[in-house]
Amino acid sequence: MRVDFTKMHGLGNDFVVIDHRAHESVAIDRALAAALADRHTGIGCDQLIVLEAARDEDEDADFRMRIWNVDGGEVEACGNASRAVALFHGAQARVATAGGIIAVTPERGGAAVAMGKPRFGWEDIPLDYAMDSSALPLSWGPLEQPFAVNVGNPHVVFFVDDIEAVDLATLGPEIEHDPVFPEGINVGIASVEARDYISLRVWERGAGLTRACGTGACAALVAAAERGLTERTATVNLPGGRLTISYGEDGAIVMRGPAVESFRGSFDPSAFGAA
Ligand SMILES: N[C@H](CCC[C@H](N)C(=O)O)C(=O)O
Repeated sequence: MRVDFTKMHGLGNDFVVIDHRAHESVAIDRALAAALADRHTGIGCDQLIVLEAARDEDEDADFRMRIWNVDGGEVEACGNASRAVALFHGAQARVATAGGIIAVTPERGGAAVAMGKPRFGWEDIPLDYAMDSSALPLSWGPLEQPFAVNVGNPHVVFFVDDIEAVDLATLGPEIEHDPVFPEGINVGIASVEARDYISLRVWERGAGLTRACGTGACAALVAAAERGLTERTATVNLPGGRLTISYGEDGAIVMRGPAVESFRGSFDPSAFGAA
């Protein structure tokens, strides 16, 4: 038996997409997710994305999207994958995720995604104890006073003058695994270049340095707007390219950007130790 998949990416943040909405072709667990994502012995991706039929509790969603990082951990949100799923589905849809309901709309060359509203409470990030999430009184090497926000998944955003001067490969995992973040954290390093332009690099929880991070771009824009550093709509420039993020006066976040289908294929689950 073989399982069909579609390889996709958003600004180089790449995904293996498996469609289980009609039926489940293979049971996905941590081990299989990590094996499929492995760039040497598997198909290779930053995140495994599995589409499933909506559940009763999914508030009239059209279907559900589940997300596993390359380390095998299942997480709540993935901005770039949301655009890829819009392209894959080929029509507007309300999509249930563990981080909440999102609305995807295919557009020329990509998609628009209504990501929901950010949450700022220390328990919502979550943090290990009560703190002002708008400026955590913490530092890691030269990085200090980040803004913490949950945009479906947890992020901290540090504002610096030169994002290339930060040793994110060293500091990223140190911050990701700090016990102050009981569920881990995605780490953004941002520089505000203009009131409508942010440069950003992201160390992703469970995936490391990626070419782009959609939720990271949302977190960076929300943080910058909340600190009065930018307008409520800005271009976010990541290593893999640019996204446009808006943060409405009502708190609603909308992300726009490209999505690409790279190729389609199939695999034999038994080659990855799955039944
Ligand atoms: N590493 C993230 C999930 C993927 C987010 C990123 N790929 C995006 O586009 O939002 C987390 O553990 O929350």
